Amino acid sequence: MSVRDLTSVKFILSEFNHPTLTKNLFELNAVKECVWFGDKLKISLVMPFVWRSVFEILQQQTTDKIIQTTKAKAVLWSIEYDIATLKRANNQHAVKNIKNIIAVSSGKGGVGKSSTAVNLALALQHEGAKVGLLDADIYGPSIPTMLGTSDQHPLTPDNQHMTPIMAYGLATNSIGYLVEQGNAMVWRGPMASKALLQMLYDTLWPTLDYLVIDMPPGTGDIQLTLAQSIPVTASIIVTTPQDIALIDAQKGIAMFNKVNIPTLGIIENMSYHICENCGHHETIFGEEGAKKLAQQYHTQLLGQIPLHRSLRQDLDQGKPTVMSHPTSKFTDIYCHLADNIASILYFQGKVILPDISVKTL
Ligand SMILES: Nc1ncnc2c1ncn2[C@@H]1O[C@H](COP(=O)(O)OP(=O)(O)OP(=O)(O)O)[C@@H](O)[C@H]1O
Repeated sequence: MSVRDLTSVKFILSEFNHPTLTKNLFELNAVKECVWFGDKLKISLVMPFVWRSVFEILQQQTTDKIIQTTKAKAVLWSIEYDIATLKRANNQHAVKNIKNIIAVSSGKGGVGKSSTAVNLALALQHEGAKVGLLDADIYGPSIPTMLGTSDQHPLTPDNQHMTPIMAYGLATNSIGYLVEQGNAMVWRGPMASKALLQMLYDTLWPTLDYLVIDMPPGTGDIQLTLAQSIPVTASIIVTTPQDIALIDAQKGIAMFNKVNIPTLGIIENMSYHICENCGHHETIFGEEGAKKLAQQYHTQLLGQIPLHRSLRQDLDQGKPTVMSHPTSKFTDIYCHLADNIASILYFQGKVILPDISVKTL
């Protein structure tokens, strides 16, 4: 084999296996460049979904092998994204500037849906995407507190549209920015749904790869109306491992099935408690509940988030863990979750051309 031969490099790359890949990197058309650059090798990828954490694993697992077989001085790795737009449920038209919408739901309140939505949105951004976050949790809009933006209000340049509030790079909107605390609680179903759809369609979103929507908890009329009216790509259900939460999570999956919205999978929050003194993992709310539920409903367990005081403290202080502790094990968990979700969204979906026709209210 000639020293300049790239066959072995391509073989090593094509052999790379990871749960986020159901095709190899060449079948995915992700290898943009694999060339000699003087005595170094240049490998550039373009991915259709976020993949930064797995890209690090790829480098760790293959760089030495590539250097050994090619005798290259070094490998110059790079990654870019061209995030795919995926077919929306029920063939709905797009919202202007938004490629994909992920609805984060829970059958029951208090399971950590908002905490998960906000850290997931930040993790998707950390992994390389342009991300927005819409707080549709009308009866308890907690996103402004979690992002430290409670005192901000969107501007309305033309008295109809709103400029999103930017927080840590995310474009956000929330009913919490618009009405006094507690006032939205008394809204009835149709009024609440209308307000939320207005926030979705009348916000001047910048170009976004993913908009994460923190849905109102529960499976009542308002949730059903919203699920049907929002051009969602897929939904995610957050639950805790307790039986009572799992029963409600089932109702959530059934609700999305009823309106033909694919459920991407289940996130188990407060999955286990990590002892702050000895690091012991304790499954205080039970074990394997979400995994069994996922199997029963032919969906998957997307990830497990531990119960830990620092996760709550960071949110209470208005700087979620992915921002306040970017190198922590918790951020790592959220980032792998983000890569996992983005890849499943891609492989389960159908790639379409972006924004041929957009919907307005
Ligand atoms: N994994 C976790 N570890 C520690 N605390 C957590 C975790 N997840 C959520 N919490 C805390 O639990 C509380 C409830 O979380 P959150 O507001 O996200 O729940 P929710 O399901 O969105 O509730 P709601 O019914 O109001 O929509 C918050 O104080 C949050 O900081």
